[in-house]
Amino acid sequence: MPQSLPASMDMSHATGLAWLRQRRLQQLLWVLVAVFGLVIVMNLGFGRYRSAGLEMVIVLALALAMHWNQRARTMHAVGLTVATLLLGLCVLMVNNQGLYDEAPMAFPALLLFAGLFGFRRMFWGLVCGMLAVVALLFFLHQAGVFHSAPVMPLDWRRPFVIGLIVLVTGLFAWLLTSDLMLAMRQLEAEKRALEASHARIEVLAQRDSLTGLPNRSLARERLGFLLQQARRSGGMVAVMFLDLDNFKTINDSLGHAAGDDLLCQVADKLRACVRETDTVARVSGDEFLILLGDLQDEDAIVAVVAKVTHLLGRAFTVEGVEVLATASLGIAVAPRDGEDADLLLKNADTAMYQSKDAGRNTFCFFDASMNESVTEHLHIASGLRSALAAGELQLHYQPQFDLHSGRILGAEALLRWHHPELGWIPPGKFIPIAERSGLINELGSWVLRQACRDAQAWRSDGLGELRVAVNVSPLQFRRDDIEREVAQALLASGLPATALELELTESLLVADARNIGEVLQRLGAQGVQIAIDDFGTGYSNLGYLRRFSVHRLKIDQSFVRRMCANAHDEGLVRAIIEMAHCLDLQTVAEGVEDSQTLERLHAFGCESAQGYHWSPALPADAFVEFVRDRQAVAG
Ligand SMILES: Nc1nc2c(ncn2[C@@H]2O[C@@H]3COP(=O)(O)O[C@H]4[C@@H](O)[C@H](n5cnc6c(=O)[nH]c(N)nc65)O[C@@H]4COP(=O)(O)O[C@H]3[C@H]2O)c(=O)[nH]1
Repeated sequence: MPQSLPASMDMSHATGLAWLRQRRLQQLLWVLVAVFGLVIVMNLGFGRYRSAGLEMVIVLALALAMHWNQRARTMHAVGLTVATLLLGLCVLMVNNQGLYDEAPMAFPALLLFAGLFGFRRMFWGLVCGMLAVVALLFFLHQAGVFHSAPVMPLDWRRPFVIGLIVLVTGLFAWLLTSDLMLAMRQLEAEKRALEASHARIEVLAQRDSLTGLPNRSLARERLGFLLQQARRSGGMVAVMFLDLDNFKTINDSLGHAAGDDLLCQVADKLRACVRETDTVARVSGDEFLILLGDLQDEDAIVAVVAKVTHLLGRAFTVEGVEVLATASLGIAVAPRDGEDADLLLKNADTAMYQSKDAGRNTFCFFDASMNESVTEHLHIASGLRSALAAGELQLHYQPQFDLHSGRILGAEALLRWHHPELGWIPPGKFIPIAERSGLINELGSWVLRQACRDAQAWRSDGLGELRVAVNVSPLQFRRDDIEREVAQALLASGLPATALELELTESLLVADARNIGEVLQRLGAQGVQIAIDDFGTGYSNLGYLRRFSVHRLKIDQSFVRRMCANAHDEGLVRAIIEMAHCLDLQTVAEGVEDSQTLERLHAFGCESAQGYHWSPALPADAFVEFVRDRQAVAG
């Protein structure tokens, strides 16, 4: 009976088909043996011994064919069966009623058999053989040599034999069509599987597997299409390059699963910012692309930028921790900034780096002058590598004051770089480049060692027990050996740990919730002071202040500088000071530029401050002079 191939059999498609043919042939040979057996019994019963003898020979030949088939000599078995049956049928015809005999009715079944199991030449040979036999018998009949005549009386044997022939033919036809149907179903299933795997390959090739967003290649293709459309309609196309500001910190500290979760949340938010017809793509780790087509003016671009910055400005909850994932955006607009997809992508990328340099969490439209800034960026990156060895880096010190006594408490160490061609380069420009290139670790270690050496020298020179505050980049702090570096810098300089303050950013503490607490605890236990720099600029969740052992908050200069002119900023500064006191923390105000601000800070209870009101950051020897002068005046 027709059936599918055994699922358990581990066989190739070709082996499976051969197995099916062999099995089918065996089944049909059994059927033929049974049919001829019946006919033999019938003929013996009617005393037709000659016919019965012939049929026995046929059965013997079929048995041999079965034997060969079992030994996998299928073609031999098929050839023997076809020859035996054709010969047998011919002899039966000659023996009985010639062309009136029922034997030729079995010809179609024999043809089906040969078509199913034989090969082309065998099939057509059989057709020719059958036609030749029919023609020969006809001519012999005409010539009077052999007489074909319906000599047998019509009794039950005739319909019985005809019935048997019909049954065998029907069985052949049914098996053939069933096998064909099975093969077609298998082909259909294979076609569907092939289509599905093609679709999967296409998705893999064109989609980002994490977020499901289009990847760079699909985005580029779509950009090409949008540009073509814009050329025809005269509209504009905007390419926005978006890079998350703080992703590496979050990914490294909360783990990759959290990083993935954040990326998916960001992808969802970005999708919500644009129309169905616009494209949001993820082009690499934390870089996304937004393509806006069919624009008539730049207002639509600004509206999308506003939406993006608004949505990303809200905190994300990742693994129960609230983190900020602000982004820097660069925008290039076609046709103004180029009409070629690659050029627009490059220009949007350049504009994005400009946003990063401008302090992050902002956006920039591409401007041709930015290409110069890219060149400068590369110049700085290459120069920074040799700057340390060439002695081009220096530490300047900005004094910090006790607001109650007016005494100098110490200084903040601020890095300065005098480039041989570009002159003084502000740290806001080269620190981000050092962070991106990994050089920050080397620079940071040098700053730490140099600041400790200078601070110890002040003590040795009799300037008093001044402390030094050192900025530590989040990347530098996340290295495993920050504690060892601090310990070595203190040991090498002889500076007491209590005279060293590390200034950390809020972002580090918010994102690095996991092991940072223990590191701060151990540093604190040695006596090292911890201050949070630029406090108030980023994070709404201040829970980390209770978790970590922090000593001071440095109120960001943007609030301090405006506090006399802006009631909101004044309120904020006051609130920060009060909150710090509630948490047993001290405050340092940055950016004090006038006495009015100083008085208000004093009135609010702020403990210490620094700013141009007293002095900018000074070279080390000028700082020593400054302290001596102040101490001489104070008597
Ligand atoms: N308008 C105004 N500005 C004032 C006033 N008083 C101080 N400043 C400036 O404000 C910045 C304060 O440093 P910061 O917030 O730690 O911000 C620093 C710090 O984040 C980073 N930086 C500087 N040195 C280092 C360093 O050695 N390591 C690391 N990781 N970062 C550093 O560069 C940033 C910028 O440093 P600077 O350009 O030196 O700029 C300094 C300082 O010169 C004032 O009254 N008014």
